[in-house]
Amino acid sequence: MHPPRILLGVNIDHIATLRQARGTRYPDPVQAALLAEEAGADGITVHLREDRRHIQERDVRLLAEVLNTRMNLEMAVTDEMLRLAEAVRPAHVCLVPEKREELTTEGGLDVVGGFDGVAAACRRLADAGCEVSLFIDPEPEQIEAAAKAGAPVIELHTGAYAEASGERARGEHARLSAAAEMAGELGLVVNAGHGLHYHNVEAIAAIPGIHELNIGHAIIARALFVGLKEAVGEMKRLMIAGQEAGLLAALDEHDHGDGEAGGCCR
Ligand SMILES: CC(=O)[C@@H](O)[C@H](O)COP(=O)(O)O
Ligand SMILES: NCC(=O)COP(=O)(O)O
Repeated sequence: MHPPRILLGVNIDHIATLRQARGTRYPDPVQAALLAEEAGADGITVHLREDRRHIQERDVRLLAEVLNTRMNLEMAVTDEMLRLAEAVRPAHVCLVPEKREELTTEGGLDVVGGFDGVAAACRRLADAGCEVSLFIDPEPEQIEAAAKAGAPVIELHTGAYAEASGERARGEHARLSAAAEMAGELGLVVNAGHGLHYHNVEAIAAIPGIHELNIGHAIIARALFVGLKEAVGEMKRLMIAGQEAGLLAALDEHDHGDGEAGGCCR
C-alpha cells in the first residue's frame, strides 16, 4: 500500500532575520507564510527564540489567526514559552534546545538528561491541545525517552548528515534510517529537519516512514533568486521524487532480496 505523501513544513525564520537586520516592517514573515502555503507548504514552522533574533511574538500571534494550513511552533522548554503556547495553542509544538551563543540549533534536545521537565512539558502542551514533537538526535536512547515522555512525534535532527559528505554522509544517513525505523516501531510519528537543501533532501525523503520534513534556510536562500513560491514548489517536487525513489528501492529489494537499500547520498 502506498504510504501517505511526505509533507513539507516551511520554516520562515529567516524572512524575519532580514526584517530584524534593519528593524523595518518588511519583509513580513506572515506574508511569506501565506505565499508558501499557496505554493504547497503543508505547514509553517517558526522558531520563537528566547533572544528574539528573528521571529517575534507578534508573528506567532498573527500566524495563529491567518494560516490556512497549520503552525509548528518551535520553542525551548521554558515556562515563558509554555505559557505562550498555552495562550496561542498552535496545532504543533516542537521542543528544541537553545543556547543564546549558538548561530543555529546545534544538538538535539536531551530528553534523557531532562526527562522530568520534558515529560511535564509534553503533558502541559497536550492539555492545551498542541501536538508535541521533540527535536532529537537520531540516537536510540533519545528515541526511547521521547516515547516514554509522551510525545507522539519526534523530529530527527539531520544537521550531522547535512554537514557531512561522502562516506560520513552515508553513515549519517544510515543512522537516520535506523532511527526512523526504531521510532516507527515504537508508534512515533517521524519528522526530520535542519540543514536540508536542494542537493541532500531526496535521500532523506527516501527514508521509509518519514512523515514530514521541516526546511527553512535553504528555501529562503533559494527564494532570493527564484521567488518564494518557486523555491517551495521545487523543494516539494524533490521531496516527492525522493519518496518515490525510496519506495521503488524498497520494492526492488523486496522483489530481489538483494539487501542493498536504494540510492542514498551522491
Ligand atoms: C530546530 C531547528 O533545526 C530549526 O528549526 C531552528 O529553527 C534553527 O534555528 P534558526 O532558525 O535560528 O537557525
Ligand atoms: N526543524 C528544522 C527547521 O525547521 C528548519 O531548519 P533549517 O532548514 O532552517 O536548517
